[in-house]
Amino acid sequence: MGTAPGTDLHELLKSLRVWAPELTKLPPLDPTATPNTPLPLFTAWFAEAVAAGETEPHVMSLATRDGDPATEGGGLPDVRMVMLHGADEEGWSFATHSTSRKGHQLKGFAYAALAFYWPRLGRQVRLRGPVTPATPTESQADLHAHSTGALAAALTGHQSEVLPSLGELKQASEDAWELAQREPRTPAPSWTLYRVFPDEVEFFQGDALRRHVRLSYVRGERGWSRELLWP
Ligand SMILES: Cc1cc2nc3c(=O)[nH]c(=O)nc-3n(C[C@H](O)[C@H](O)[C@H](O)COP(=O)(O)O)c2cc1C
Repeated sequence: MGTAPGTDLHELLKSLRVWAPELTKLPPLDPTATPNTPLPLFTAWFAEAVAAGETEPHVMSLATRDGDPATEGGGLPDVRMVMLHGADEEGWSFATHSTSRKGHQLKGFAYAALAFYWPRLGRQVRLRGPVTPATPTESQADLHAHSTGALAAALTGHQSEVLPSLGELKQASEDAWELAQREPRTPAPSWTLYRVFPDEVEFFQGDALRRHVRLSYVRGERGWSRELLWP
C-alpha cells in the first residue's frame, strides 16, 4: 500500500539538509583567537545563539548512565532534554526531581554529559563531567525564582512513575496549580538543582566545505588545555 506523497520518512529524509543557507550562517572559528578556558566561549556562543534567533537555545540533551555496568542490564546510556539553569565557575546547572529516572541514575553514577545544538550558526557544544546536587535551600530558591507553571509542574510530582490515566494527571496538576498560585513559596522537596562540573568541553563549528572545526578543552591538573580534533 502506497504512502501519501510528502509523508514517507525516507523520502522526507532525502529532501532535508542541514545548514540551508537561507536559515544558517556559518561563522568561522579561529582556534588561536579563543579563550584559555571554555566558560567565556560558551557564554559568547550562547549570546550569539540568542541573537541569531535560535528558538530554544537553553534546551539541551542530558545523558546519564543507568545502574552499575557490572550487574546485568546495568550501565546503559539514557538521554532526554532539560533546560539549562546557569553556567558559571561551579558548572552547568539543570533542575529535576531526585526521585525521577534520571535522579536515580545520577544517585548511582554521578556523571553526566550535556549537548547543545544551535543550527542557525551550525554549532554544537558538548561537555561531560561529575554531577553534584545543590543544597535543598539553593534548589528550592532556584525553583521559586521560576514561573508559577514551573512550580506547579514540580509540585505535581511523580516524575517518571507509571501514570494510570490522564485523569489522574489532570487532578494532580489542578491541585498543584492551585497550591502554586496560593502559596508561591511551597517547597517541592525532591526538586533538585544539579551541576555538571566539566572535565571536557567541545565546541563544534560547522563549515560549508565540511571542514568543521572541533575545539576540545580538557581539564588537567594544571588547568585547561586545548586541542583540535578531526571532524
Ligand atoms: C524542551 C524540554 C525541556 C525540558 N526541561 C526539563 C527540565 O528542565 N527538567 C526536567 O526534569 N524535565 C524536563 N523536560 C522533560 C524531560 O525531557 C523528561 O521527560 C523528564 O525529565 C523525565 O526524564 P527521566 O524519566 O529520564 O527522569 C523537558 C522536556 C522538553 C521537551
